[in-house]
This record gives sequence, C-alpha cells and structure tokens, in this order.
Amino acid sequence: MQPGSITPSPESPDPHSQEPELSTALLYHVGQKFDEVCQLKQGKNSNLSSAKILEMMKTNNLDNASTHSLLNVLNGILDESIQRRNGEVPQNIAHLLKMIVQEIDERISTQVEHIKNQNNHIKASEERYQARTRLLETLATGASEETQIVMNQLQHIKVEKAKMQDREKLGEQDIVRLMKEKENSDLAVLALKEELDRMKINHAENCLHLATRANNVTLEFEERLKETENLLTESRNKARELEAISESKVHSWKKKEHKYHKFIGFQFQALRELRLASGSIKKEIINTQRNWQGEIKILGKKLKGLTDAAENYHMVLAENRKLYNEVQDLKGNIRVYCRIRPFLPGQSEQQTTIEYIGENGELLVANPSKQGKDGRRMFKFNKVFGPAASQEEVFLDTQPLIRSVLDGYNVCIFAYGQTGSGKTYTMSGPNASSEEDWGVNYRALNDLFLMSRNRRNTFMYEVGVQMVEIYNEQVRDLLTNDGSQKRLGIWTTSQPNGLAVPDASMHAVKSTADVLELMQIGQMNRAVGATALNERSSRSHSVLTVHVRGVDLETGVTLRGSLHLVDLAGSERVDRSEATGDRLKEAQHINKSLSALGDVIFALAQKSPHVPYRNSKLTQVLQSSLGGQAKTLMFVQLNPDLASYSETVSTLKFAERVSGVELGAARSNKEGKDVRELMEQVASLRDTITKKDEEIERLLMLKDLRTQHPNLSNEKRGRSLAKHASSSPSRAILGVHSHHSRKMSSGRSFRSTDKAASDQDNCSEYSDQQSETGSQQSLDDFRQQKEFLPPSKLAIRDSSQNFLEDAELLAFGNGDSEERLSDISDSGLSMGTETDGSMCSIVEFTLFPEAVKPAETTEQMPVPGSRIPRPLQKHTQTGSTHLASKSSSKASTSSRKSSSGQGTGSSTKQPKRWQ
Ligand SMILES: Nc1ncnc2c1ncn2[C@@H]1O[C@H](COP(=O)(O)OP(=O)(O)OP(=O)(O)O)[C@@H](O)[C@H]1O
Repeated sequence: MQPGSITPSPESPDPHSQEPELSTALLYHVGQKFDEVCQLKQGKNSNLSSAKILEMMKTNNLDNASTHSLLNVLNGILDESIQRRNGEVPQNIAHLLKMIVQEIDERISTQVEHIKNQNNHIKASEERYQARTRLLETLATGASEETQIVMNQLQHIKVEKAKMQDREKLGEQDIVRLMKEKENSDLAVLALKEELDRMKINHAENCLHLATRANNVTLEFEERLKETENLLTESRNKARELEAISESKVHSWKKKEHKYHKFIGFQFQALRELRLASGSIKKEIINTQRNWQGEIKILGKKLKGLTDAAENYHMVLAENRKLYNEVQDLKGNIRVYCRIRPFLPGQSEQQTTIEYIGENGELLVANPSKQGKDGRRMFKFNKVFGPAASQEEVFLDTQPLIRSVLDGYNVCIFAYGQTGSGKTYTMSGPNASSEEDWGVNYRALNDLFLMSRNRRNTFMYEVGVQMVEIYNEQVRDLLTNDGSQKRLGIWTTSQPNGLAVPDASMHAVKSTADVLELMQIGQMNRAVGATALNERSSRSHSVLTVHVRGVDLETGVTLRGSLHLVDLAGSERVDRSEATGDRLKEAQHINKSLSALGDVIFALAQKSPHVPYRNSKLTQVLQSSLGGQAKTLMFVQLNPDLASYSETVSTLKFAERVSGVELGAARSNKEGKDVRELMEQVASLRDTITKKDEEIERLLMLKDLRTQHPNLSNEKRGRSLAKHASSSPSRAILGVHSHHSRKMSSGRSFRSTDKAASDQDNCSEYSDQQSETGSQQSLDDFRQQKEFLPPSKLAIRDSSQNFLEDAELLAFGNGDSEERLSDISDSGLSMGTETDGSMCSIVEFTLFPEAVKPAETTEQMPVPGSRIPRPLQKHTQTGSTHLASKSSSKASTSSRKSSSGQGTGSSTKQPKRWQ
C-alpha cells in the first residue's frame, strides 16, 4: 500500500457538529499524523468547524493523509452538513470536499494506473510464464490450472476495474452514489489487493517451485546429456575399434584371397600335370594288362601243373608214410632202450654197478665183489640213457614211434624193470603238474594232439583212451567212476581197432588236459587198489591204451592206430625168495606174464609163425600192438645200486633176449641159449597147429552132421560128436573155445545194457576164475610137461575135460557166436594161439560210431563163428588188420607145413577148402 492511500472508514465524523474541536485537533495534529486527526475528529473533536478543518487541510499537505482518513473526514463533513444546515453545504466545506474528492480521484487514478501497470506487468509475467509453462507443461501440469485461475481473476479484476471506472464517472455526477460506489470499490480494491497479494505470494511460490523444477529438470537434462555424450564417445570408440578390426580383417582376407589365387593356380598346374600323368598311366595300364593277360595264361598253365601235383599229393603222402614205416622197419620193429635211474637221496653212489655207457647203446655192468670175467657183463641195446638223462631226451627218441600211430600203426611202449627202478618215472613222471617232469605217457599224447592239429587240413583225428590194470591175471578198468572191481574179458583175436578189452570204458579226449585228468583218475583207482592189496601198484601192470582214428579228408580213407603205454609190474624174482601166500601168487603171475611177454616179443623178433599171445592177460591185451607192423619199444629200467646187481643182470638178460635177435649184435654170443628157447617155441607151435587142425576137423564134422541129419536134435548131435570125440582123442579138443561164447551184435556199444553188462560180468568173472586156475595150472604144467609130453598130448589133455559141455553147447548152435573172449578159452590154455584175423571186423570201434566201415575191412568179414584161417586178403592200413592177416597167413602156412612135416593124425584130414 502506498503511503497516504485512502483507507475508507464506515463511520465518518460530522465535520459541522464537531467543528471547534475538529479544528483544534486538526491544528494540533497537522504536520504530525493526519490519521490521528481524523480519529480525533470522529470521536472527541466532533465539534471542529469545517473552516478550521479546511484551513488545517490547507496548511497541512493532504498528500500525507490516508485515503481512509480523507473519506472519514469527507463523511464527517457531509454528515455535519446534513444535520446542521439542512442539506446546505458551506463554501469552504464544499471546497474541502472538492479537494478531498480530487485527492481521492487522483489517488484512485493513481491506483488504477498502478493496477494497470501491475496488470501489464502481470500480463507480461503471465505471458512469460505461459511461455515457460508451455515449455514445461509436461512437468508442471498443475501450474496451468493455477494460471487459468489467475487469468480468470485477472479478468475479473479487469471487469471490476471497468466498473470502478464507470463508478468514478458516475461519482462525479452523484457524490453519494459515488461515495458508496467508492466504498464498495475500496472494499473490492482491498479484497483485490489481498487477493493480489495472495496471488503474488502463490505466484512467487509457483515461480520458485517452477524454477526449482526447471533447475532440476535442467540438471537432469544436463546429466542425461553428459551420459549421452559419454555413450556417444564410447560408441565412437567402438566404431573406431570396429573399423580397425574390419580393416585388419579385410587385410587378412585380401591376403588369403591372394593365397587362394596362388593355390588355385598351383592346383590348376598340378591338374594339368595329373592329366598328363593319368594319360601316361592309362597307357601303362593297358600295357600292364596286356602283360598280365600273358602272365595269367602262363600262370594258368602252371596252376594246372600244380593242380595235377596236388592231386598226387595224397599219393605222395601215402608214399611218405610207407617210406617212413619202411625206415622204422629198417630200424627194427622192436626196440629196446635202457634207462638207468640216478641214486636216490640216501643211497651210496660208490656202490654203482654201471661201469660204462657207450654212445651206441653199449652198457657194461660190473659187480665189484666178483673178479674177472664173471664180475663184468657187456650188453648192447638200441640206446642207453644214463642217470642224467632228462625226460625230454628220453621222449625225443620215442617220438617217431608215436607219430606212426597217426599213420594207422599200432605201437606198444612198455617199461620193464625191478621195483623202484624208475618204470613209473619214465612212463608217467614223478609229477603230472610239472610239464618238465612229464613222462612218456603225457608227452606222447601231447605230441599226438599236436600232430593231429598240424594235420588238420588233411586229416580229421579222433582220440579215445582206455586204462586198465592187470593184477593176478585179472583185468580191471581204472577209469570207472563206480569204483567197481569188475573183472573184464579180453578178445581172443587181434581187433582192427586195437580194442582188446571191450568192456573197459573208453573216453574221448580232445586235449592233453583231458588225458591228464583221466590219468589222474586212473592213478587214483590204482592207488585205491594198492591200499587194499598191499603195494599193488608194484605188483600189477598198468596199461594205458590210446585209440586213434583218422579220416583222410581228401580220400575218405580211415586210418586206425593204437598206442599201448604199459607200466609193468616189478620184475624182481620173488619166486626165488621165500615168498609165500599172496606174495608168491603175485610173483608167479608177474613172472608168468613177463615171461609170456618175452616169449611174444621173441617170437615176433624171430618172425615166428606162431606168437603165443594167449599165455597171459598182458600179451592178450597188447596183442594188437605187438607183432605184425606194430612197433614195440621197451624201456629197460635199471637200479644202479650194487645190492640190485643180480636183478639188474637178470633184467638186462631179459632185455637182451628181446632185442638181441632182432638186432643181431648179441645173437652170436647167445646162440646156444637162443636155440634152446627156439626149440621150446617150436614145440609150443606144434601144439597150436595140432589144436587148430583138430578144431577144423570138428567143425567140418559138425557141418557134415548138420547136412546129413538136418532133423537131428542138438542134444543128439552133441552126443554123436562126443562119441566121435571119445573115439578119437585128437578130436576131443574141438569145442574147447565155444562153451563161453556169447552172442553180441556187431555194432554194439562198449557200454551194453545193464543185463548185457551183468551177463558179461558173470562171463568175465567166470572166465577169470577159470583163467586164474587154468593159467596158473597151465604155466606149471607147461613147464613140467613140455619136457616129457608130446605137445599134441598136452593140448589134448588140457582140453578134454570140458569136451562134453563144449560139445553140448555147440550142438545148441552157439558155434554161430560172433565173438569170443579170450578168457573163455583159458580153461583150455595152450601156449599157442592163432593170430587169426577172422574176427577183426565184428566189433566196431564205438568211440567213432559214425564211422563207415571201409570196404577193405568188410572184405575181411569172416563167416560168423568160423575160426578157419582165411587166405591173406586185401586189407586196410590198420595196424591190427595187418597183424591179423599177416599172422593168420603165417599160421596157415605153418599149419600146412606142420601138418605135412609132423605127420599128425589130423593132418591127413585137411579139408579141401583149407588146401
Ligand atoms: N630218472 C630218474 N630221475 C630221478 N628220480 C628217479 C628216476 N627214476 C626213478 N626215480 C625215482 O625213483 C623212485 C622209484 O621210481 P618209480 O616209482 O618210478 O619206480 P618203479 O619201477 O615204477 O617202481 P614200482 O615197480 O614199485 O612201481 C621214485 O622216487 C622216483 O622218483
């Protein structure tokens, strides 16, 4: 508010009634405070005269009084005038009033002007703010509304102002109305002022707020701007980096492109060269093809030659085998190797009997206790192995024989010597688990498997194993699991498959491991026997038989070979000692069998027509592998101890006997003795021939009887035969071999049905009993009687006991029996038996059941039951068959010779067929 501005007062003092007082007060206060004067006028100095007030107002500057005071004064004057003078206004008062009104007008106009200025200023501000508001309208939403209100108010003020102006004009004409209007306008102005102040304050606040916000926004914008600038800088840097990278890449790509261009150029160059090369290669290929065609034609011709050669290959192989066999033959089919075992721990090496071992099989034994010639003896064998010889060295000299088995030959290897001389060591070895210690048995089988594997492209081999023990002339299977002590029968004749003990279990083996396992079982079974029968292993023969069948894959020809590996019982001469009872019996059996073995080997070495196989179980079992084209090797085992000197000499003599004749070296020295033994053999041979002739005669008679009296009963036929036999002692031998004959189907298995097995057992047992007594008796008888009785009588006497029974059985047709077991005929033991091949094909080797019997073998099929020797026929390469045929041929020849030479009664009755 301007100083001296009008402040209207509702209560104006009456200037006329209060004139003296008013004048006094005005005077008193003029120059000091006009407002106070007015107040005095209104209250206490209401009687102040107008003149005085006028004068006071003249003297005092109205400019210093407030508008309100002036209006109060004006109102007071007017009121006083109305009350005192009845509406007449004195001159001075009117003048005063005029002055006051003028003053008020001036002031109002000043105010209006001021307001206008303010309005203009506000408008300008408003416009400025509006501009700013428009700029910041997004930020200041509320500000626009306030501005609108302000605008409205301003508008209203304008209207009011116009009204005021109108009122001012009207006020000139009508003071009262003007005063009122002035009063209203004052009020309005006041309100407006207040409003304006408020607005100003609000506006200032708004402005401040807006400015603050504007600052904030500006700051924010600046920050954002800075950020944007940073981002821009960064992106520029990145862009620069990218540009640098792209530039380097472009550079490298350009380099690569350059390289590729160079490479492609090089490739093109190479391609051109390759094209040239391929052209020249094509030309070369065409040339080569031409050359090849030429070469292929030549090759074709050569191939044809090779095919022809291959076709002959098997012939060459066969030839090879033949030659090999011939070489073996040249070496001698019976070989004797001597082996001296080392001293055992605890034995004194000073006391040795071995004085010299030559490289060519010479052996000098000496008895230090005897002087001169008697104290030394020289022997010669195929080979002598000293105490240091290893198992392998021993086997190396044995190997060629074993390989013959694969070529279809039968081989027999046995160890002979006194107890403890190393027979088992040589044959089996001390320890089966150590390959180095393996004896001949394991090594032989190992070698067989090795060879069969090597030949697998030309031959297919099958191998079967049997293992039996011969104790007191009883044969027992060592490979049964049932632990039975069953006695087994033996074929009387040599079988083509080398199978002599059909009831012994046969085990197919495919590897050495299988053999090891089986032999362990065998050793265990033998050990069981040993516990029960007191050192039985030393007193029994163990025979391991390996059967081999090979089929030639090219020709289909079957070869059969068998290998007997025999660990003989101790050969010490217990009979000379004072042994009695079981010991004596054992010793006698051992002596008998060893003596029989010697006889057989001797006979074979002598190429004797008769080989006394049937003199012992041992020789019967080994029959197929002794003689003929079979190869025999004997290990003579020696104990170097001085205490064993006499046994050593005895053993060596036996060995010498076996080997000497064949080798010839020692023959001249032993001629006298050999001749004597030969004579014995001849005697035995005569017996056999006689027996055979008589049997033939008997069979012929039987046949005649059948033809002449077909309706005659078997019983009667038997009686008739018996009568005939009693009338002719020489005929009594007939039928001896028949009473135990049994019928067996030709293809039966070794393991027959239970019934058959039990039958066979009975048969075997019975025969063994017979054999035991018979053979023992015969051994003694033979030794005693052969010196006194003619051989034919000996045979007749032995056989006649069983004649009646035999004749009866024969009469019942058992003469048709397809097989005969040797023990059946033991009751009629004679020192000779024919090695007749007539039965050879009856029992098929069932280990190889699929085998087709070769045509050659079937050609040998005899008339069932016939024991008539056949002329030599074509046969297979089977060792046994060779043996059988050869023997039978020899037998028949000798038979003819003896029958004519000896002039026995029966010889005159030779059947025509036989001749
Ligand atoms: N060449 C050898 N080297 C080392 N030791 C041996 C040799 N030969 C035999 N022996 C040993 O001699 C002992 C008797 O040998 P072995 O049992 O083989 O004799 P044997 O003739 O089989 O006796 P038996 O007739 O009682 O069966 C054994 O202890 C054996 O190991």
